[in-house]
Amino acid sequence: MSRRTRRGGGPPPEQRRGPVTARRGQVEHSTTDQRLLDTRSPASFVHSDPWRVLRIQSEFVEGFGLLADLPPAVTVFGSARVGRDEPEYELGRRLGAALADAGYAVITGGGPGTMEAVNRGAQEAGGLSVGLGIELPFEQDLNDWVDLGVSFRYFFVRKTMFVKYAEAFVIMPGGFGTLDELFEALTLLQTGKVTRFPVVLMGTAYWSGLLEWLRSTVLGSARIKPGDLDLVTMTDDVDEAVRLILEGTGRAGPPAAATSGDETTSEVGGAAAAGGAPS
Ligand SMILES: CC(C)=CCNc1ncnc2c1ncn2[C@@H]1O[C@H](COP(=O)(O)O)[C@@H](O)[C@H]1O
Repeated sequence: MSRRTRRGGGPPPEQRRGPVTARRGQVEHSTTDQRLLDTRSPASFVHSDPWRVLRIQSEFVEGFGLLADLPPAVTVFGSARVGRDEPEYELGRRLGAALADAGYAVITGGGPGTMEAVNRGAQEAGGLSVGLGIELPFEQDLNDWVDLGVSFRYFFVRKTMFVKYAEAFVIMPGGFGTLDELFEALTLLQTGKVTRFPVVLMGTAYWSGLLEWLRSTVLGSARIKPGDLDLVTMTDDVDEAVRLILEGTGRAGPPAAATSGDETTSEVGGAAAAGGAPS
């Protein structure tokens, strides 16, 4: 900030603040630093939308910063309400292991149930196990088998990460959260926002009814076009799911292995093992 004052008949008082020129009554008598450091303003601004935009931005920056170096990854969705003694938990565990064996890092929502099973399978098979958690109204920790985790305040920021850092989705049986994730993926594919992105439904008994309804009612009343139903494939077999992903992404062979922090060669896993995030 520079300031000139009028002497006699000279120029009017003037102040430069960066690109701004202020004259006469617009001249401020404190510096920007003084106003930042000397005053305490009411804290209510942290609940205003402009401030929220900064918080949203910082979630994107944190997420992009942490995940940018992730090796080829597959995101798996599924119910938060599956118990450890249920067959579906075992299926999730086997799927996590099969994806890790194929060289993929595995991303989940970092929560309990199927998410935990998939992280657990990947982690136990020596793969890179990633959890993108979400702040919920009740206490919610990342499950114990997440080796690299970020927790988000905003669902929509987290959903961007699921798509941006994976090359395929596997959708296991689930409720509203899982259905939301399935239909978001299908909408992104249908509208060409993502391409070459396999979506595999695990569990024919669970998903057949939905696919049949999509065919008879939704396609039947021309609300989608016939090819739209080809955007998704259904199987019960974890090896088949991995094969569909490798083929659907155009990979001739498996991706370069994504290993966990213990024996990792990847920067992301190394940062996780060291307890820090790449900057
Ligand atoms: C026991 C309970 C409700 C825990 C909630 N804890 C959660 N933690 C992390 N992600 C979640 C959670 N609930 C829902 N989600 C998101 O929604 C999906 C599961 O929702 P749902 O159970 O199908 O509808 C997951 O793939 C995940 O991305």
